[in-house]
Parts: sequence; C-alpha cells; structure tokens
Amino acid sequence: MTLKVVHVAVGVVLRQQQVLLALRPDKLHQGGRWEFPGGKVETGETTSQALARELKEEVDLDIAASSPWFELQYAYPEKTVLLDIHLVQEFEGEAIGLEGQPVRWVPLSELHQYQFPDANQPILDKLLAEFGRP
Ligand SMILES: Nc1nc2c([nH]c(=O)n2[C@@H]2O[C@H](COP(=O)(O)OP(=O)(O)OP(=O)(O)O)[C@@H](O)[C@H]2O)c(=O)[nH]1
Ligand SMILES: [Mg+2]
Repeated sequence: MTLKVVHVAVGVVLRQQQVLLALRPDKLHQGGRWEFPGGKVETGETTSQALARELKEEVDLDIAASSPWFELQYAYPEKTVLLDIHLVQEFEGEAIGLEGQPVRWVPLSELHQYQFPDANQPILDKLLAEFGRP
C-alpha cells in the first residue's frame, strides 16, 4: 500500500481578534464543518502561491503577505493530509463565499462554538494560546 499525503495550504486569516471561517459543503470530505480557507497545493506551486490562489478563488481576498506558521500531518481513515498552515494578517478585499459557502469572521472567544475537521484541534489550540485574550 502506498501512503499518499495530500499537501494542503491552509490560511488562518486574522483581523483584530477575529478569524475567517468558511463552511465546507456537505458533499465534500469533512463536509458540514467550519474550515480555514485553503486547498491543495498543485504541482509547480509554492505553498504561498497555492494559498494566495485558493483565498482568491474561495473567498475573494487578495493576500499582501503570509507567513508559514506550522505544519500538521493527520491520518483520516480515507486519506492523510499535510496541513501547511500560514498566518495571514495583511490582505485586501471583503471576504465573500465565491463558491456559495457561508463565510464568517468569528471572534477567537467564540471558536469553541464551531465544529471543525478532525485534524484541526492543534490549530485551534495554538490560535487561542498565541492570539486569544487570557
Ligand atoms: N481548506 C481546509 N482544508 C482542511 C482543513 N482541515 C482539514 O482537515 N482539511 C482537509 O484538507 C483537504 C483539502 O482541502 P480542500 O478540500 O479545501 O481542497 P481544495 O480547495 O483544493 O478542493 P478541491 O479538491 O475541490 O479542488 C480536505 O480533505 C480537507 O478535509 C481546513 O481547516 N481547511
Ligand atoms: Mg478548499
């Protein structure tokens, strides 16, 4: 059996004490959960390029700068993902769900009310530890 790891660029977009979330359509992998916008890195792209492309395609934001934050590998029963998580604090535009998906700016203090893909717990922990108010 070959282990195929899907490389995913994930954007944690921060504006003051809020983070951008989008609802994954039900039919997709981990559908019905709230995600950080992003998607698969394509051949020949850097992670930053993939992130900028995905954020434009999915939520219409133009990224001015992003910085690699950390990586997280997670084995779902059906596939293994490598989430390459970037922080985005400089961007232009208003976030809208270009694929028809609901998008929301969520205060860090309300993140616990949302359901995320199973892989995401370390992202939430780190987000609150580094940016949440004590
Ligand atoms: N975008 C995103 N993907 C995540 C997160 N957490 C997580 O496990 N994933 C997984 O990463 C994988 C790839 O993400 P994706 O479905 O957004 O890929 P994509 O935009 O290129 O979509 P496509 O396959 O329709 O072209 C999915 O299996 C998804 O379940 C997250 O917070 N954001
Ligand atoms: Mg995506």
